[in-house]
Amino acid sequence: MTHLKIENVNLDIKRNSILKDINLSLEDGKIYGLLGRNGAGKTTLLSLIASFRESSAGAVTIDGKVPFENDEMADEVQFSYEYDYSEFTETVEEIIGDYARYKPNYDMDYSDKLLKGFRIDKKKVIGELSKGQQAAVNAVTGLATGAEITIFDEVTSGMDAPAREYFYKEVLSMKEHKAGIIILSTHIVSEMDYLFDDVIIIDQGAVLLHEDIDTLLSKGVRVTGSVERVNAFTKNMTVLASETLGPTRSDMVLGTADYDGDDLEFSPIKLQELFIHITEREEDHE
Ligand SMILES: Nc1ncnc2c1ncn2[C@@H]1O[C@H](COP(=O)(O)OP(=O)(O)OP(=O)(O)O)[C@@H](O)[C@H]1O
Repeated sequence: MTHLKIENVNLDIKRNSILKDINLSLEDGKIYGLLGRNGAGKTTLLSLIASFRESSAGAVTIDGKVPFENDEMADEVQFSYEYDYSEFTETVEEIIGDYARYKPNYDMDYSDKLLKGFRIDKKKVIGELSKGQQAAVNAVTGLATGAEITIFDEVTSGMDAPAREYFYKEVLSMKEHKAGIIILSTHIVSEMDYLFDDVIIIDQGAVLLHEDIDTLLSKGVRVTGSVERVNAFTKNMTVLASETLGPTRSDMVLGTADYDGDDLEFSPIKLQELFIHITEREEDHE
């Protein structure tokens, strides 16, 4: 059972505090959605987990051991991120072959199946593939590596909708067939929310929340009805967002649908809506 712990982690770059007192505990068998606005610190945090860099303070441990500069643990974390292959003259097959040589658990049969699924011709020069096709190659190596902790940082960027759907399906299948920790960092929240077991939101270098998705979504509700009825119902509640269309009003509130009448409609809120409103700042409205 893999257990990733991040304890009191800080990271300073050129005297700027990029990550601030991060504490997280991630467990086997779950898909984590890592969300945050541009520049929040997601990639920086993931690069610490992948031992691409060292924290300024605090500790990242996997099953109690520090992976940074620990050769024996080099295969435990797979970090897939957007990569520009445009200068590469090797074929897809050669690039994957080179990659797999350093990954003892790489599943080449599965990798070939994934390439077919993404409609990538492995005999093609990788630098001549489109951006979305290059992204698919990254997704393939991430899925086929067989690491204890697999991180996908915005890997679907550039993929078309069918390719993204195929990727999501394979991520779910990876969770079902292999224990491990999967972390998906994405801005396409509305498309990927159904994949997440837990959601972690980073804001300005700090963890804003870490919760399982059902608990998180149960904290809010959308209330729709006449302007007067909705106003009366949500008067003492925290209203995250509000829309009025003619005589109808719809408020997104923190709270539950505790009401017997039939003049109000209650619907669940979506992760994307919640994410937008909890990471909103006053200057966004200036
Ligand atoms: N090498 C660096 N030198 C200076 N600042 C850096 C460096 N790398 C990252 N930063 C800063 O750290 C902060 C977090 O960057 P990071 O790339 O982790 O954000 P992110 O959440 O992944 O953003 P995005 O969603 O836009 O990819 C940003 O303010 C960025 O400017």
